[in-house]
Amino acid sequence: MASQLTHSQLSVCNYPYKPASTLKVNAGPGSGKTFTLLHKVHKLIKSGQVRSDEILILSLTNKAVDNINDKLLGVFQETNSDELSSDEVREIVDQISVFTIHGLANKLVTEHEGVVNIIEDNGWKGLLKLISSKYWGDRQIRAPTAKNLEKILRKYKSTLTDTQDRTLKEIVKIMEDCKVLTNDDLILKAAKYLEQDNKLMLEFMETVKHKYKVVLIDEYQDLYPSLLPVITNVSQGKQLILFGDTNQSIYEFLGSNKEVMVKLDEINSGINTETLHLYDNFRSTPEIIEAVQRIKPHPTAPGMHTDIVMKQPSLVRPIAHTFSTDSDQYGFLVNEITKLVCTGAKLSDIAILTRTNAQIKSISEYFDIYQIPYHKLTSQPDWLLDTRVQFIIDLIKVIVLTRHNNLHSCLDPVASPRLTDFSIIITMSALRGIGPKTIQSLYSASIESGLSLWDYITTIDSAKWAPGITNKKKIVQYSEILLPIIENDALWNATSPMEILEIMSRVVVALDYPAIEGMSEKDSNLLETNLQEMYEVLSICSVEKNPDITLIEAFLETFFDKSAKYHHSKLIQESHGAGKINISTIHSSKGLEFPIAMVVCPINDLFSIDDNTLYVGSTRARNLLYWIDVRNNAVKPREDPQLFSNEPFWNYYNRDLGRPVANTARILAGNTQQIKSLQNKFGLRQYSTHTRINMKLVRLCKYVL
Ligand SMILES: Nc1ncnc2c1ncn2[C@@H]1O[C@H](COP(=O)(O)OP(=O)(O)OP(=O)(O)O)[C@@H](O)[C@H]1O
Repeated sequence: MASQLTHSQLSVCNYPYKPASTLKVNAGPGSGKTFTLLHKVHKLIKSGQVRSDEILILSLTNKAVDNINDKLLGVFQETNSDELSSDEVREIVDQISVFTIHGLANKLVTEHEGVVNIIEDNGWKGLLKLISSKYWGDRQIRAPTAKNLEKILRKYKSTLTDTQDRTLKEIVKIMEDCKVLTNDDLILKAAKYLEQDNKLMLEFMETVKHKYKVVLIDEYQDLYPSLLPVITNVSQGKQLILFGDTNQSIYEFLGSNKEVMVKLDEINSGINTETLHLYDNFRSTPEIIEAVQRIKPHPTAPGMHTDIVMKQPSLVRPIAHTFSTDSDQYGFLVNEITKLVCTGAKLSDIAILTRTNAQIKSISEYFDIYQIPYHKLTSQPDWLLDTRVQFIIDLIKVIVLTRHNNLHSCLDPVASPRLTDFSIIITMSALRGIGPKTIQSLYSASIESGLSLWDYITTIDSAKWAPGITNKKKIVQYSEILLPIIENDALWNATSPMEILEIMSRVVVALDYPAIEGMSEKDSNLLETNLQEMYEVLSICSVEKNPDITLIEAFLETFFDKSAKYHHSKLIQESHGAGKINISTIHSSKGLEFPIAMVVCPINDLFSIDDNTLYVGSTRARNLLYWIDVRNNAVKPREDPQLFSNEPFWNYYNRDLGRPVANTARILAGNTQQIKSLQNKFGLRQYSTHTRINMKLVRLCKYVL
């Protein structure tokens, strides 16, 4: 049955289209901001005020974009009273543009400059190798990390005060030469193109500047100042519709959201600006809402009450526990998951929401022991975070770009032979025996000789290389292994993903890459899984690629986008059946909802969790909320010993999720026995005992599911 819009949601949907105006929609969590945004888009198109290709929806994270894409079609199908065929409905929806702000910036920049590289972890580590230990010593940094470099470079770029800093100047130069950008660079570049007053505009630029009439931004409270150059340029002259909740602002460390909102108000000079509110809560039980209101009350407009529409009481309040050791905490999670699953919850109903990425790693390792299926809702698919896979991709960059330079340098005057320098630095510095001093000397020598790194090592006899370059044999070997791959057609003309993986595996082995030696069984299984994902993405590229380019070129140009799509469709497939537990940082769970949310903080956390982050995590829960080791004044320890025998609650739970309630009584009658036998079998009853059992033997899920 189609959902009915509430009175306040209808006011937003019926608000007329006015060019050069701003509509701000403020609302609490679960009030239907995203839901209303989708219906607003439908209304704009259905009423004929704008066409679907004149609408741009922006959000901050890939997950939020996926969420919008998933639900748009549903809303259009549900409200299709015009007898349009499903193909016609899909065609309308496909024309609506949905991007992350960085995704939009990327599209604008690549339209002008071709493929650019957004710097990743391996990239920062490679750049670190170019910096002498004296440089860090002078700044009293003993063990410099990629994060240090990122921070220092951001400061250098934003102030440019330290212009005497030759080292950073060189780093910036190499990044420019190799088209390596940070996310901030990407935004600034995109804004620069938008500011240009070109008569002859490229297609996407023309669309952004002149075709879009309405720009909708979800989660406006998360916009931070460095995004402003793109947002302000994109929104000029259009109707800007912003949805947000100031209580959920958790990116203040990136700069003030208030400053952004002042600037956004200025776009339409404050005259054509209106604010509306949504006063409902469709997501959480009244008990959860009451508890999170103690963390942060909803902001209200004068004369209005909050939450006009609410779910019925569930009579179950949030549960809060604290533990004194990690293993107690993890043991509790496994124990509780066992009980929940025995009582009819699916694994995919449950979300473990952490403060840090380190917690995700340790909790997931613990779940591995019990073979509990889970997936991590990270911002990037796991395979792309594997440094060994990143190494292979960087090698592909060296090969493809060098071949491209060799073929096209005389035809293409802007082709930069230095484009490969960056990937060469990263890949070489990951090899045994090539230390930072050698990399620094090699790079300086190539600059002085006016040659790219590749040309330096392949055209100058190693006996004549500059002093300071040691282990020349290894460098010569590097070029000798790559050269035939660049010059022969095997990789270039490969049409099957397996051919590509086989060739690259041979290269990696020949290079004697230390990260694949002496791997533990777990590590090598992980590499196998990640290579399997790379294979899947290569397969998608081979089906969808433009026929004018080769598979390896198509992979290099599109693996990032294709990988995000593949990752998303895999998550959807995995959510069928019993599914998998969701593990996410609170930051990555924004905009999502789960029947059961467990907010888990690290034991002995130095800093207690801030109110906004706790608020965001807690408001992801629909029916059941756990606070584990959450140190916050609004949270008091609370158990619920009756939870797993509370039939009215489990009926409520199943009804809320549209599941049959007929079996609840039968499941509850048997669950105590099932829970007990599992607890005995696996030593789960006492939170501190199970570290003693042989965990490798435990296959918990096999017994539960
Ligand atoms: N009018 C409605 N009728 C039925 N369900 C609704 C209605 N409006 C919203 N919902 C449902 O309420 C839930 C919360 O909606 P939504 O995710 O849009 O909230 P939100 O305000 O964006 O939340 P948050 O800011 O916390 O991410 C969703 O499951 C949505 O489908």
